[in-house]
Amino acid sequence: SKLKYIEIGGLFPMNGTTGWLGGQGCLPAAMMALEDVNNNENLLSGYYLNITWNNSQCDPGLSSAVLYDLIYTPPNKTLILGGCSIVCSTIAETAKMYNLIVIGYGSSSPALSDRKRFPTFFRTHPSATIHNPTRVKLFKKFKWTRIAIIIEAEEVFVTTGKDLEIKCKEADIEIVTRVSFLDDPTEAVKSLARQDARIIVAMAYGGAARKMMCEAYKNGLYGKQHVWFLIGWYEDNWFHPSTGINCTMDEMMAVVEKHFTTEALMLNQGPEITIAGMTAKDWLHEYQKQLPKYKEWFPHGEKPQEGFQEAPLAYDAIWAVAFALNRSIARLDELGMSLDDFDYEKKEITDIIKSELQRVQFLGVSGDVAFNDIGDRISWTLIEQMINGTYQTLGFYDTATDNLTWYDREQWYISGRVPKDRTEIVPTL
Ligand SMILES: CC1(C)CO[C@@H](CC(=O)O)CN1
Repeated sequence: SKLKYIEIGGLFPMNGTTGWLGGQGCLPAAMMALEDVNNNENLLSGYYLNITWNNSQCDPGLSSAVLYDLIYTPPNKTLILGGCSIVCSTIAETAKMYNLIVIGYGSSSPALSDRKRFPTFFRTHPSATIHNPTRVKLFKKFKWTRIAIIIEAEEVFVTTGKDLEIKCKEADIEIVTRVSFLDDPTEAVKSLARQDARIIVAMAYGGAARKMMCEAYKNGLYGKQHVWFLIGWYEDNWFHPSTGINCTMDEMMAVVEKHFTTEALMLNQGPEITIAGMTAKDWLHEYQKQLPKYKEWFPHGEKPQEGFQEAPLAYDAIWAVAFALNRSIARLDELGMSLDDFDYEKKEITDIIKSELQRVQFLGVSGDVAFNDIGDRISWTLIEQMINGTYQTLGFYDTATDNLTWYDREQWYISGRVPKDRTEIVPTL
């Protein structure tokens, strides 16, 4: 029997000059998921799930044009997949006018949690605020109640920093100072030193973090009396000196030694069989094996990246859509309707798909896939420490259940001596 098509739209940042170009890793993963979904006879039987995608270049202007093209070029799209935060906020604001749901597979901005602005937005990529309950959990574990914050002045870090301050206040943890910088961190780092900051949370992109840590070296903000919390998703050698960094490799190695990192966990760690019919680690091998076959899709011959950790989020996004549409078809059937009736006007169809997305729950390759009541991804975080120049896994944290899995591997300059969060006032006899 002839299969009926369900069309979804997709924007993937494949190349371009700014922002995150994770489309190179996420498009192949989404295609793998489409193949798996369409080969699964228990799901969407009688239907073929198809995607029409275009390159967003992580550019909001281009993405608006791409979105309109997807909307006004038949057949009607049932929903849209989006990547970069800046693209998702642009298209999700517009998409709601067309009763279109947007699923973000690569969007970390806390601003996207605003259900008033983005009532039809869901994401399999956790918000950057996912770091904060983990940070507070560790502050409590090491009995630090005096914290400093330094931020690169980018929207995602400003909003995440505000959320961290709220979480710290709720936990009776004092923010002794919060400083930010646009491009040159010199003054901000000097201010940390003046305030005798000891436990420092830094939010910045990798390049700015490199400059910031070199300044930290020059101000002596490292060693046995200081602990830095950095972001865990930088490229591997982010701290190696480059042009414009006036610190040597040894100085950079000294200043980053023993720092902590937090990041959202994007690959299931356990031996469980995931929705892909294999463990997440086996899926990753399969994914990397399949990457080369997608190379003809890259507009200017870029080669499919192996390094995008977000690929599982795109794979799972397609499965989340498939489960939600599968249940929606059954409910629409009872109403004598079908997905084919969707014409950007029928809000009742969108509401059904939205309520089914809200209920999605499965073990994806990125871990348990479920959305909270504002469409945000619930996920674990990974905690690492730089020990002798390489990152070691210290543990994992599940915010939802306040469950910290800890391996007791953390190391301090004076073994066994956790650094203090302030100068010890030793009472004079
Ligand atoms: C972890 C990271 C690198 C955060 O930025 C995301 C891109 C974005 O939020 O625009 C992709 N994933």
